[in-house]
Formats: sequence, structure tokens, C-alpha cells
Amino acid sequence: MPASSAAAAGLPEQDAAASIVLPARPEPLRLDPERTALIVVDMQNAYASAGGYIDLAGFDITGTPAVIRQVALAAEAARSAGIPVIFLQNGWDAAYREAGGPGSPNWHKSNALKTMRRRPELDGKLLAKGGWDYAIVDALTPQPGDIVVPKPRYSVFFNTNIDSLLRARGIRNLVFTGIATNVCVESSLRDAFHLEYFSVVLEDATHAAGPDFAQKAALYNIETFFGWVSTVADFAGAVGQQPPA
Ligand SMILES: C/C(=C/NC(N)=O)C(=O)O
Repeated sequence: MPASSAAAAGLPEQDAAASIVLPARPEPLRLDPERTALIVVDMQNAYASAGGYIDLAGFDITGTPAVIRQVALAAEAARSAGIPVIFLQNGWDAAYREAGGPGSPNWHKSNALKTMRRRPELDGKLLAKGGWDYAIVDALTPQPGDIVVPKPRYSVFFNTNIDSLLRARGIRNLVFTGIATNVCVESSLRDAFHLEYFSVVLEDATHAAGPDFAQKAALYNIETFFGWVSTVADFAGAVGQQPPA
């Protein structure tokens, strides 16, 4: 569809030569699979497993098994279409130097660090590199060809190499999945917006840290201000129209 027709159809005009259209809110989003990456945010035991940090800190994780399944479907669809799958992994060195001390807001706001200060028997266990809590859940173990990007703060665009890694591959579209919708997903997607990436979140492959209104508010913000909202089935259907990579 030429650019002018794309505009007439209400589609964002970026990359009019791209060959697939993803059903999304507030309008369909044109994606070029060769310039798209699937971003899997922090699907670690800390955020998705019973006995992990988020569970120990008192957040509801009853929805996370379904999210693991949905992320697995999205990752499979992406790999089959030749779309890179990029896993983000949140946490710090075992001595927590990367977490920052009292001079960092992270020291004051991280519920993982606060939980460990409240319960010293957990010290060294939450989000520490090399530990079970830090590990990506078994069901989503990265496959050969996938990329893993460690990150020390909520947004992946701070103190990591992700921007170079994406630019070097010509990637302009980011498809977000993972946990937590209202924290690391939304923080990363907001920064992606400011760096001129077109981002979409697959809502049924995400889960919030907090009450249901936190999930709804994050999706509202994304749909209204920073990007687009779609589903795993629509993503798999859209990229499935591509000849297999
Ligand atoms: C609450 C929280 C969220 N992280 C994330 N991956 O969204 C944290 O890391 O403390």
C-alpha cells in the first residue's frame, strides 16, 4: 500500500513498504518483520514464579503461568518469522553494587532491596546474578539465536547496549511482552518512544505488579500516548502471513 493509501486507511505512515499490518489499538500498525524485534521483559523466576521476589514482596502472581504460556507462543511465532527474540534480564551483581546505595533512588524504591532489608534471611537471594531468582523461567529458556540483555534498572535503555544492538540491525519496531506491564515494560516502551521506535505491547502476554487498575492504566497510557496494544493471536497471525524465514 503506498504511503498516501496508508494514511487514508488510518495507518501510521512509517515504513509504507512494510508488508504486514498488525491489528492493534488505537489503530492497526504496519510492521516490517525485517525491522522488528520481540522484546521479552524480565520473565525471570523473580517476577513469574511462586517463591520469587514479586511473590515474596506480596504482589499477586496468580496470572503469571498464563503469561508464560502466551510469551512462549509469541516467541515461537517470532522465531518462525525470522524476527529476533530479545530477552531482558533485570538484576544486579551478587554484592548489589550495581543496585546503587542510599545515594540512588533505586536503593529506596526497589521492592526487592526493601524486602531483603526487611527480611535479612533473604539477603543475596533476590535478583542477584547467578541465583534462581535472577534466572529466566525454565519454560522460556532462550534458544540459539535469541539475544539476552541484562539490565540494572527498570528501563532497558539505561546503562545497556540495547539501542546500539537494535540500530545495528536496522530495527524500528518493538513488540513488547513480559512482566511487569506497569514497571519495566512501560518504562522501556516509554524510552523507546523517545528514541523513535514504534512499539506495540501484546496485552495477553503481560502482567502488572499491583492491582488490576495498574495493568489497565499501563495499557491505557501505551495505547493513548506511547504506542499500540495488540494480542499474541493477532501478532502470530500477522507474522504467520510471512513466508517462513
Ligand atoms: C516491581 C519491579 C518490576 N520489575 C519489572 N520487571 O517490571 C521491580 O523490579 O522491582
